[in-house]
Amino acid sequence: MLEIKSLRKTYGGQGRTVEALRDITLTVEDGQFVCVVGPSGCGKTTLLRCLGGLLTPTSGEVKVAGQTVTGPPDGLAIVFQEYGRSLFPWLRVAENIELPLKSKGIGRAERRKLVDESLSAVGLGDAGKAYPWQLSGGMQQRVAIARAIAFQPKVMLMDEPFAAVDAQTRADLEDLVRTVWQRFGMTMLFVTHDIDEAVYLGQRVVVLSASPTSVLENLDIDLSDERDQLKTRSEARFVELRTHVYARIQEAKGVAAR
Ligand SMILES: Nc1ncnc2c1ncn2[C@@H]1O[C@H](COP(=O)(O)OP(=O)(O)OP(=O)(O)O)[C@@H](O)[C@H]1O
Repeated sequence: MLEIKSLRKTYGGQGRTVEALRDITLTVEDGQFVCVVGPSGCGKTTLLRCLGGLLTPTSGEVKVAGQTVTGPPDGLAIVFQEYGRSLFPWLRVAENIELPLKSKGIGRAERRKLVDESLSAVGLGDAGKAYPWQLSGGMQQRVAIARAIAFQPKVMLMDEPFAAVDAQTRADLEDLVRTVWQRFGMTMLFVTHDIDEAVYLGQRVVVLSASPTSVLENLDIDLSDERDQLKTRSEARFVELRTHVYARIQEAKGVAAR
């Protein structure tokens, strides 16, 4: 379970103070798929970094599996937007996936098994010997997802992971993430600026306000668990939900008030 209580994060230094998060309170139950959307610059990445133990909150509390986060928590994996910078170009795909497993102290035979399983889970069963730069952008992001899966995380954080891939690849990767989540049952927190993507993927969508940032809405996505790019997106309820989220974000940006 993820528990965020009255989280505030202020960046300081060089005479400039930025209050990225004012007051965030949010709980994600074990095994839930929650998407976070909000206006640009409202602190979505900052929120994920606090959860991942990469940033220290200014005040408030962040807990993963009952433990207060003070550094990267056990059993938590993050997939970033910039796959090009998160994979090591001098290591083959299989070696990239294996590296965090080595630091976890997993033996060689088990590592090999996890690498093979995770690559086939993302449809890249034959790419282990390639170098990342020999693969397309979408394939590299699949490798980043495979690396996260191989780590067998209980919690997976994804920070706009498909922002840099083309629309068709993006749809494939969205379905891949749903499949992986259903198969492995991890808790998923997925940050995106794409409202349709958030409603399509999540069981819940958390809408953040513009800065000073707080939670504007925590919306239950009452669509069937079986999502389909064509069918789901054309359902009346999907359209209602995405229109509602869009309106809330416009409101958050102050457009509705103008
Ligand atoms: N290291 C930093 N130092 C100072 N200010 C920062 C730092 N990182 C982020 N900020 C500021 O904090 C605020 C929130 O940034 P953050 O990247 O978390 O927002 P975001 O919602 O993820 O943005 P986007 O939707 O544009 O990706 C912004 O005003 C940003 O300029």
